[in-house]
Amino acid sequence: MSVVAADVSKWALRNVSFELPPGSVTAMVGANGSGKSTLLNVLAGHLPPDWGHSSIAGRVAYVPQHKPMYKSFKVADVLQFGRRMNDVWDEERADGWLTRFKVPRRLQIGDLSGGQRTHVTLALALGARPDVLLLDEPLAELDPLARQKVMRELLTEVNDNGMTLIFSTHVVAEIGGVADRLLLLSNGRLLVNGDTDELLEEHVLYTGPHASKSPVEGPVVLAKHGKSQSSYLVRSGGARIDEPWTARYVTLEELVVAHLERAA
Ligand SMILES: Nc1ncnc2c1ncn2[C@@H]1O[C@H](COP(=O)(O)OP(=O)(O)OP(=O)(O)O)[C@@H](O)[C@H]1O
Repeated sequence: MSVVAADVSKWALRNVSFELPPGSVTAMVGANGSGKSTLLNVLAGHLPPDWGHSSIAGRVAYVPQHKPMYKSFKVADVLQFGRRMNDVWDEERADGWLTRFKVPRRLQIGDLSGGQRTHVTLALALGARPDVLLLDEPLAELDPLARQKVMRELLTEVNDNGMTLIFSTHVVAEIGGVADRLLLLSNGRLLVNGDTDELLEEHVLYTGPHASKSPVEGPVVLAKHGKSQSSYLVRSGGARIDEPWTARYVTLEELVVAHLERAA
């Protein structure tokens, strides 16, 4: 069963096709201009695809990268706006978020820090009780501690309410242990789409003597050669190898960087 399904082309996006199960947490990663914001806009229904279609089952909330809000509104006014604009509104949930992140209700949006503005938009989005929450670089303006805390709180929302979360990010080091699915975009194409644990089990880095051919079966993601040594990142499914070759699993960050390097 899927709660999000897409098979779309739009501007730079080319035949991007995937489905996501309910309650999943998906990290959308890709170089600048690879199409992340475009895809989130299409999923949110803000941009019609040039080709294909996308669908989301249930209520959707979307927080764009630039977090558009009236600068003259006070934080409390934004909550009131949320209450009036949404058919379903959970004041406790929105208010609770602002309290947890100590956002002053009396200040105007224009006087808040970038991180505080992020919290207001997240409170507004969560107050609408979305089944699917789309976030475009939600962590960008947050300090390292706040990033961890926001991700923890969002995962609690996913676990407690069955919400499905899709967020774009450039901070790949921070998606390990958070995202259970990865969508990796490059130049508008979907390079990788899968369960993060399965992807990590499939990809193995083999290092050994200089060799012009991969030492194991399977698609080679990236090969690097030094004077006397070669290394191959292969989607080998964990195939074993004899000495003098060594094999190790890679981190999610290494996996992402290798795919992007290959596509560059
Ligand atoms: N209105 C538009 N008309 C045509 N092309 C557009 C339009 N808006 C964006 N694009 C192009 O679509 C491509 C993807 O842009 P998008 O903003 O989706 O990338 P992104 O992955 O979110 O980038 P970043 O990481 O820098 O935020 C870019 O090449 C961009 O120039």
